[in-house]
Amino acid sequence: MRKILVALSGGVDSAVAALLLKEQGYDISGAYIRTWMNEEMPLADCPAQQDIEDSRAVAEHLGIDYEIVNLVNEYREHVVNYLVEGYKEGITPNPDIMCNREMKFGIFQNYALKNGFDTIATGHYVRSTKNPDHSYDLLEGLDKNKDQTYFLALLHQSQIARALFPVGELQKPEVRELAKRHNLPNASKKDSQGICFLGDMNINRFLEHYIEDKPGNIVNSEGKVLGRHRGLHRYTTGQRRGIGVPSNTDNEAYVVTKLDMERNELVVAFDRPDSPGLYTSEVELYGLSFTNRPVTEACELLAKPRYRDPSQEIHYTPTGSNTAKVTFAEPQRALSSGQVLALYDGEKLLGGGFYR
Ligand SMILES: Nc1ncnc2c1ncn2[C@@H]1O[C@H](COP(=O)(O)OP(=O)(O)OP(=O)(O)O)[C@@H](O)[C@H]1O
Repeated sequence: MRKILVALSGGVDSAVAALLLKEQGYDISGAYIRTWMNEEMPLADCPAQQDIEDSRAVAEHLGIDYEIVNLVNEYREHVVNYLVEGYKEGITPNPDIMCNREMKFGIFQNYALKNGFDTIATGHYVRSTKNPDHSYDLLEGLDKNKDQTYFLALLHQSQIARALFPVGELQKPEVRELAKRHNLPNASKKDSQGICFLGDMNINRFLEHYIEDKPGNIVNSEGKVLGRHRGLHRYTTGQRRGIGVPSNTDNEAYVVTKLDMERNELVVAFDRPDSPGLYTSEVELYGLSFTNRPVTEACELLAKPRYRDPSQEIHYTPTGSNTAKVTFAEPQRALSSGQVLALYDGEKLLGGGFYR
């Protein structure tokens, strides 16, 4: 019989994932992943202790083994460093995507395999299908509102082949209903922030601990100085709030269009479709990775520029082994370097890459 280690966050989705696998007769255990963030971060109002108690209570209720897997150091190395270094370089990192590839489906999955498990399971809203050639594909979760394929865009085939996603076939209300019907102790718990978030802490407050402020000018696209900024790491392309430059007399707000690292300047423009640098039709991708076979020919695909964005039609042209050029049918607002474009064929996730 297959032995499965279920990643239990303390939230409802992973609890129901465990419940479903247990009902299907698998030999399962539960594990909570302890990360640096929820241990050492003095600023965060972090619910880690509660999550540990909740995940333990779920395991007890289901009558399965439970352990806490301590990945504090690995989290600091793979996720926190990536986050801090990314902001220092002027890109907008995506810690959730990195956390999935490096932590949950990296170190945690390896830990499970080494300890006699055949596969891991999580409460992600995605579906995995096996192809006739025995490879696996990831499809969007049936609940389109909860679909989390975007966050798994950089997983490799071997990681997907050893993972199960039992709630991907369900709608969120059905998951809650199942949790209530089976009296899971966390049935009414509100959706968790999981392993990869900073709790209620503001990202700027977090970064203040790692990156020194380096004030510079705020300029428009003609180079006219409009004000001062405290440090470019505090801003993201597309940001409107907290720029600190008053609107013009027509109450038009400013939006960040570029972080100019060389000149240490924050470039802003009025939030209009024709403002230079705000909308883009063409991007270059680097660090491309594919969930199954790589896309090696130019073709039309769908892509999600951000987690909550609707799918966009793109023309995709490979330019190297892990680089490509992408042309959007509709211009996209405020894409930031370092963010991830997830590639799809219909509802099948193909992979993803970073905006240059
Ligand atoms: N600290 C953790 N320990 C173990 N597994 C975790 C942890 N955080 C997240 N996971 C796993 O990753 C999945 C997706 O995490 P995410 O943070 O997106 O939470 P979610 O979709 O709200 O799910 P849940 O309701 O289970 O928390 C979870 O369902 C769980 O399987």
